[in-house]
Amino acid sequence: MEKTKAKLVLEDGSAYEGFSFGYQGSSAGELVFNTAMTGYPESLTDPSYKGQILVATYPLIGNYGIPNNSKSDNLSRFFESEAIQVSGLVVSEFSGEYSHWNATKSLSVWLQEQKIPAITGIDTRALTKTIRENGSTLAKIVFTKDIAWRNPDTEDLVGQVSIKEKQIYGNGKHRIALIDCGVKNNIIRCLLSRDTTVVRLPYDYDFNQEAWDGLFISNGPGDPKMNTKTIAHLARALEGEKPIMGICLGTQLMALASGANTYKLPYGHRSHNQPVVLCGTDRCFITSQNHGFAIDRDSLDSDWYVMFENANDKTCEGIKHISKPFFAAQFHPEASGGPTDTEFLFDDFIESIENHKRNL
Ligand SMILES: NC(=O)CC[C@H](N)C(=O)O
Repeated sequence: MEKTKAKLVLEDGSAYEGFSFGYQGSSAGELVFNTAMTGYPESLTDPSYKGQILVATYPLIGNYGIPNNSKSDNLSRFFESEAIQVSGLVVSEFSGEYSHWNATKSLSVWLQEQKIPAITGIDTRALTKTIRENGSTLAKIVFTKDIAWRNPDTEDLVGQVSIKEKQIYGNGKHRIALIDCGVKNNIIRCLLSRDTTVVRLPYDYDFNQEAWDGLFISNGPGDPKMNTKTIAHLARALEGEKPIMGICLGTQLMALASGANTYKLPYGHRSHNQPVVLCGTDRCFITSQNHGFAIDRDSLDSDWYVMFENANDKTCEGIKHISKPFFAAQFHPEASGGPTDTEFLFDDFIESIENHKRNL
């Protein structure tokens, strides 16, 4: 294959030259890095990355190819959503040769099919150091024609990735209203494997009019403060007593609905090895993370406390209500990819639903 040159340009004017291995069209977004060693099919299809250009710091990407798109329970088995969600991919060395039991195509072919540009031959470690020192930056992958910058934090990204109409999965005994802000499939899989019926609802739908035993607020892209409608609906649900769980964006929305504040981290947490401590204990879990915003822990009202804390930078990694069955994790207990050490939080959610039903 003939090599086509492409350039990664940062907001400060610096440029990194490399070669295209995806779709040959320019693209812009926020540049973020993930230090995970595996899981590129999952990361690339995670809707939380909408509007972002992803830098993989692991030096070789592509060597296990892309899995097939078979379905189970109406959900893709190996992807986190139905499409590649990133605006672009940046790697050090792309491997077009692949080998894996369920690989059906190369990463390059998949990116081209979905019109997502990708660039290889970049010193991703130097690039990551720049992001860590200077903070997150806008960037663009440019071919011959230059394009405008894109700041995803100013867009209604959740509206772009949320389901358009209600969809029901499974037939279990606990009815979960799932607010889809850009949900990863593995959250639905984790709920379904615990005897639930999942009612997946659009992000702006007033779930207070639905019948549910437990409410779940999903992960999703962008600045949490953009989601004023969902926050207003959630504030009403928080007046009730029924169990509520949130993950990542869902956690931030729960905090905002309770009156707390969120802020943008300098460069975020994106990896499979973020250590979080269960506050008040010596227990530390290794977690999968993908977020650029965090809850301002000092802004939490006295009805809430910090449940988990990041052992690296002490930021808030989860919140819990002092008396009602409401809690949320900033990290990803469903992993996919990453360690599954905290999947027990889904069991805690189901247990709180069972307790609530028992006390009715
Ligand atoms: N994975 C997520 O839900 C990310 C939440 C939010 N968009 C952030 O970057 O902080």
